[in-house]
Amino acid sequence: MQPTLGKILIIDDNEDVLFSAKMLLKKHAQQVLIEKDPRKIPFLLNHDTYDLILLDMNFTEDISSGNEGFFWLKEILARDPSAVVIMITAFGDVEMAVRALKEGATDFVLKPWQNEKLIATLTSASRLKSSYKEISSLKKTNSALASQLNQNVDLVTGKSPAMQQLLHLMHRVAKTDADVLLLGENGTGKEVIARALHQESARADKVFITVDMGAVTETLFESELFGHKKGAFTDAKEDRVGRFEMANGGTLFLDEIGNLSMAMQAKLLTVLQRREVIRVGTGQPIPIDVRLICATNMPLQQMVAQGQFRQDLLYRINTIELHLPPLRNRLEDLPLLVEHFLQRYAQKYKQPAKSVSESALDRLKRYDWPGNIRELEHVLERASIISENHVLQPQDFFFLQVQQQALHSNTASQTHNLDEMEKATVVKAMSKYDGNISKAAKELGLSRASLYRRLEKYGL
Ligand SMILES: Nc1ncnc2c1ncn2[C@@H]1O[C@H](COP(=O)(O)OP(=O)(O)OP(=O)(O)O)[C@@H](O)[C@H]1O
Repeated sequence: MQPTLGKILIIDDNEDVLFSAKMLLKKHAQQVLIEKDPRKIPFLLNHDTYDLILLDMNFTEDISSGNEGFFWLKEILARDPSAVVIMITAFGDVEMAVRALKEGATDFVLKPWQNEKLIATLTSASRLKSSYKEISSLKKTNSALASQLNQNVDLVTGKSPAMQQLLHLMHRVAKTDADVLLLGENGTGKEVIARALHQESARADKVFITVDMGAVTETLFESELFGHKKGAFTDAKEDRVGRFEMANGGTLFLDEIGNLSMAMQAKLLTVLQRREVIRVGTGQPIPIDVRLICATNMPLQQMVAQGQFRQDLLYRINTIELHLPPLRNRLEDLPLLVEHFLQRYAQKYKQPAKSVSESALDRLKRYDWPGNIRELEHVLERASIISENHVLQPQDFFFLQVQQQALHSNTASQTHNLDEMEKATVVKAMSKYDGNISKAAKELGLSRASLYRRLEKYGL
């Protein structure tokens, strides 16, 4: 038989007990250590770890107060709060055994024990120990992942009045735990600001979980956000933790909140009001403590007036509204952003950092930037790769709008080259929806991520 009980330490001043326990348990455990003198406990714990500890309640013969047992139980738990201690008590000491459980013992066995019963008690205690270990390692992984996820805020601010005002408000709001709604065009940096808010908050060492509401389908909405129980519906092969639960203690970022159907809005509102979720297929409410940050490029007030967005949901999520300025309204920040991104691409492509000439900067300033900072990144990345100039010139930049204009007047639709046709279709969809990624992706039958990949592929 495979030993399942790990390493066991038995402490009892009765040598017969130690001997018979060792004989029985050595078949089931990886290792059994015995000790007659409880004063050795600190030494033993300092020098090794044990999966299970069997501890006698009454050490001195004829004294049955159990005080010494309680004393050593406390000592063990003080050194290792996750220790699994099973008390050995004499028949008739059930009250003391109950007190021991209250003080942190995992279980107790009565002397003289029945062998099967002792093994059964130790087996379930051992399982408990494994789950303690698993929980503790998951907690460590969780906090390591949280700090990894939180690392990458690369916020370039600049001195423009629009940005200064935003940052001032952001710093004030970050610490408050208030729910925040971020409004602004595509690519203005809503997600970057959401991450910065999280990092400045008291929840910074907890997770930041993002959900792209534009990509969540009506059918999977509840399962994705609230989780489900195995078997709750045909495809529910395993239990699933929803995004709200994942974000518990941390920040939940709901991007593209304006894309939710009325039915999904109602479900979301209920959860936000009750501050608890119920996994699909269970009736069990789970309390939720998240800081909520929502974002959209859609005019929510206008959508409320047109009956497309619930007013009560808007009031629930917009305790604080932050407006992100479009790039064309903060052109003062352009040189700083350009320098930042050129350095980033120099590192990425392992080349000396490029700079821009006065006239090139002037050209960048005269452009409208419908795709905002995301578009600026792409324009600069493309120029960094393609241009051989160390100092970039106006002709090194290609812009989406200029291509759109060309598209309207030209021959792209005549081509039979598949890539050209795909590129033209993508540009057309982006132009139709004023650069709104979610809408363009929907029209094209793509996910947002696939559309981003194509925009990148064609340098759009
Ligand atoms: N202040 C900033 N500093 C550095 N990079 C930025 C800044 N703002 C935005 N970016 C970059 O621009 C790109 C778009 O930013 P982000 O995804 O935050 O925008 P968004 O407004 O959430 O866009 P969408 O509405 O399309 O989801 C990202 O690659 C991001 O790193």
